[in-house]
Amino acid sequence: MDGNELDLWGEDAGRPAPARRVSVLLPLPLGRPLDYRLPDGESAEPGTIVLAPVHGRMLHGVVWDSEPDPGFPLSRLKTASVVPGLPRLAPDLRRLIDWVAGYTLSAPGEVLAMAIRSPLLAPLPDRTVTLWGAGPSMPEGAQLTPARKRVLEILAEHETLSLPDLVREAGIGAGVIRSMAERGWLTATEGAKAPAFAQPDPAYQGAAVLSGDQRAAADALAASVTERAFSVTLLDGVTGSGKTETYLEAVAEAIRLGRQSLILLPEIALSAQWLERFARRFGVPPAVWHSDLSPATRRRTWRAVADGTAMVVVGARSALFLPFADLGLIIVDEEHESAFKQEEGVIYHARDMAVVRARIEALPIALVSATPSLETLANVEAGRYRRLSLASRHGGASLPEVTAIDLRSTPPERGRFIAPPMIQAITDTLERGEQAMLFLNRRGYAPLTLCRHCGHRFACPHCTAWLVEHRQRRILQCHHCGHSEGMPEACPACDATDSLTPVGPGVERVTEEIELLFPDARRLVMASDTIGGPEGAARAARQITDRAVDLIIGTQIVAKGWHFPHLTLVGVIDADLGLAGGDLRAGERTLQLLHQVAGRAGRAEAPGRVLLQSYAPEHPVIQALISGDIAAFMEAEAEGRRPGHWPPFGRLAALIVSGEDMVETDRVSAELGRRAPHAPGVEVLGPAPAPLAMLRGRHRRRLLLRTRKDIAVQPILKNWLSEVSISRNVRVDIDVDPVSFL
Ligand SMILES: Nc1ncnc2c1ncn2[C@@H]1O[C@H](COP(=O)(O)OP(=O)(O)OP(=O)(O)O)[C@@H](O)[C@H]1O
Ligand SMILES: [Zn+2]
Repeated sequence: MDGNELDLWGEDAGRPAPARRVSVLLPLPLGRPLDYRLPDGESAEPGTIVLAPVHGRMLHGVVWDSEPDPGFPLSRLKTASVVPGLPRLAPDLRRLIDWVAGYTLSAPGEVLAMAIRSPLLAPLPDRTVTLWGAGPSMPEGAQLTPARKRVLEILAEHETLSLPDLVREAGIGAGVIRSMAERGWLTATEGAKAPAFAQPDPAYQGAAVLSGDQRAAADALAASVTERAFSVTLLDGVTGSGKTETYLEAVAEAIRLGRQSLILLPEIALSAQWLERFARRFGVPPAVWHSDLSPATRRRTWRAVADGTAMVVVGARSALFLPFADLGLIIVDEEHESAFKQEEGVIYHARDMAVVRARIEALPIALVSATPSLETLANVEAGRYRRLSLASRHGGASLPEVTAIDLRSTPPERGRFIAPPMIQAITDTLERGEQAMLFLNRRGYAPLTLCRHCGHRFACPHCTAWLVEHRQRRILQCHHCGHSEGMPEACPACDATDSLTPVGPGVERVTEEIELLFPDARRLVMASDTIGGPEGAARAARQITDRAVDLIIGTQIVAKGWHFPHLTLVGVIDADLGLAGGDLRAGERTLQLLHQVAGRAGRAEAPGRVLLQSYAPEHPVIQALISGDIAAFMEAEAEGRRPGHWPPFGRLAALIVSGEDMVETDRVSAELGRRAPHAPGVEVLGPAPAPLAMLRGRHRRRLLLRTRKDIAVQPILKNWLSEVSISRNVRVDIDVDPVSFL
């Protein structure tokens, strides 16, 4: 009798079986966990991280809660081994992963991949690390092996890395690095000790003296932290009313109780000022989590979150899946932001899934915004969410006065984009020694290039999109797939020279105009592609606060949360930009964005002014911005959506069918159309070509499922998809609660 049979016998006898047989969820798009056996003498509870062989490689996976199949012979199972020294994934986090998978109709393993990635789990380097950087004596024209070349490329990206990180990133042996070091092509230096996460001090002197409104809201939030129960609070209030100061008091309460806090921000890489503010309040910076972190920092942070030494984590949406040891509070700042929606891979909304995490873990969560989403307002209305409001700006600052410039009656000069009243307002502002900001939500120089001679337009070869000129870099670029080509001298269609004309403005072009109009003003351009990452953004913010800049020209990154005391004029170059197109939320989103940009003006003593250039100033969105009556606009918006069961009064799910082969793509989408579900309260729109009918070389078709609020979309979708044969070269992406309709 071999050992395996003994084990089977043991299990059959109903004794408490040692968990020799485990069900392991792997970070792969598989339908379910796979069964493994553990080596003799090892056992593992659910949540344990193991290394398991899959298709010839070793992957980290997690022992899952599902029952392994007892009928499968133990001897034929592959062996997984427990990785010592790693934290276990808590039951609540496992439930969240399953829940998100179920809701978004993704494979649980794909969701798991957002929570554990092998590099996170590698051993932590010694506290003192040796860093490797490119050396001084790399000979010109040296013959490089691919491995050596790879090492240099990686060092060019990171400057310095520890040996284990370098080995892992380059996928080469340590010997390659040593031999390069012997030749002097690499240098090793003693790095700093990996710093521990310092404890934020809730009693640090940086606490603001809160106003009455702020105090009441802060106390109410702090009370829900003490309560340790699930609750959702909307914290709203005009821009500059001190929402951040207020929720930091709830964070302080969590710290006092020794519990961790998670704060989700839409663009953590740009939140230098937020981090400074946190440090002023608590004496130390928080732990941060976003995609720009170095592998070593990532790993250290992940571990510190798991062992509870990182008390406060501020992060982008992916921070939602961190393995907190004892989470006590979640904050979602700028909750209305569509950046919380992940549009690729697992398509999920981090705000909504944060509410799910709070419910699973019985935690309070606060959704914070000056312009809450209609979804959140509907939940307040229905009594599911509590609302705390801050009515006025802090310290007696008034809200900026908003007016429209009607471009029909006062247009800019031919070929220009800044209208005379705007020029006048900038002039006045600069004369008073104050700062002005021009906002245009478009990167680059011009969104379209046209040949004046033959009418040729430059389009992306892979997408249904025009190429955007980036004049400084002398390229034409697709903002959807990244394709770029050099700016040609002549028209590729008719060979005419000097005939290529930019159509419409981007920030670069507005900046050029500003240079002509205000040659003496000190200018600063802020766009996501030119700002230079988190450090660049921090530098820019400091320059503005230090008054080293007079005029700021920026895309939507200037709208986010900044507090610039000397900025008194905000000019919107094209207030109509977001309103075109049939998007369900075009109006709501434009209002939120422009209100947020407008809110940057006049936040300190000097009053602020906002000018909106528009061809349709009578539009309800522009009117709401002028009157400041956002609530009335949102009510009208709600009334518009209610009768047709549009969200939040009904449910939507989009199917995006895509493939390189157009005929196959059309066949699958037509088949989906024919098999569309029929039932009362269920409706299918489409198939129709997506607005981006071609993206990265793939043809795209869309179908939209709309149901009454009381009908869940997931079972309908599952059923529907199971009836259609989907060829292997066609993909169907499911987007539950779509935010983008491209
Ligand atoms: N009670 C207070 N005491 C001192 N300063 C305060 C107080 N409340 C707010 N402030 C200051 O007022 C400014 C605006 O506050 P805060 O950024 O918290 O507002 P907000 O509502 O989050 O703004 P927005 O929505 O526009 O980003 C900040 O500089 C903040 O430090
Ligand atoms: Zn493209």
